[in-house]
Amino acid sequence: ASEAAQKRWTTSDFDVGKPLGRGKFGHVYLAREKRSNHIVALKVLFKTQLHQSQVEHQLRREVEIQSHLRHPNILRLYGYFYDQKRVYLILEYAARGELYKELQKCKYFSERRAATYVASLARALIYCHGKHVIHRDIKPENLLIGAQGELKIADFGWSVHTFNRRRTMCGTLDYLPPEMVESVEHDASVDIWSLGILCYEFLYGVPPFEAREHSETYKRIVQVDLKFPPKPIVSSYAKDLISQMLVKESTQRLALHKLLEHPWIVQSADPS
Ligand SMILES: COc1ccc(C(=O)Nc2ccccc2)cc1NC(=O)CCSc1ncnc(N)c1Br
Repeated sequence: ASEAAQKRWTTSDFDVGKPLGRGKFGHVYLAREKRSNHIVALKVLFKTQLHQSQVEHQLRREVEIQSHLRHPNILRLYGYFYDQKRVYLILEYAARGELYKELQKCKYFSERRAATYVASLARALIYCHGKHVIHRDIKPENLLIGAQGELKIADFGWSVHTFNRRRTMCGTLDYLPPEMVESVEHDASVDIWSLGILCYEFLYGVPPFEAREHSETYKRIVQVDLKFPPKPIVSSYAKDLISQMLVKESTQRLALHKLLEHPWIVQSADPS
């Protein structure tokens, strides 16, 4: 394993800089490892909060999973350490920050940018599924942008290494597929559904089943009440791809490797 994986790190190994963001369990800071001058993101989690939310085991599992994942579109977890009160995660720093802020700023993305992001996420998910890791929780809040504009899945702690796993209903329902809102068994095809939701949101600026009330969103998801607004104008290839991913029967969803051969992706995505 690399030196980073074995060394016992402490806070004195880092110059800690500006805060990058605030997650549910703690703050993230820009930091520089003193010996190598390597810039990282240092996530500080409070043990009391982890304990109260009973997620220590989940964190241990996540650290274990992430230590085996190496993919250009998955944010690296280089290592971790802890002191009396806190757990520190040493993360890859994504130089162009949070995708959802970019989406808010541009309202929606061009087809080329959306297709490029969808293709890179599909490749990252193919890689994860190959390692029996599912549900990398790919909503915009969990996506970052690297120095070259490439997308990075930065899990905020809800991915696990099993199938038929339970997932607490945290945050928005928008991304959950029918089988999850109906809390039946689910498998890697949940990620295809979420990627379809994400693709729609990249192109229209809002997720497809958004509604004022949770109960309304729930109904629209299980009915797959998919509508394409007249504005912004979106190609029929893009709509065709989304329609093949947002299918209620999980076995009928377009497979990720088929997605990469879809004309919209082939025609619109930047070659990786
Ligand atoms: C591999 O990325 C992670 C892996 C694990 C966890 C995590 O908290 N797991 C966890 C926490 C509690 C319980 C169970 C699991 C979190 C992340 N990632 C993050 O939190 C992203 C921090 S924000 C940021 N990061 C880099 N560059 C930027 N420009 C920014 Br802004």
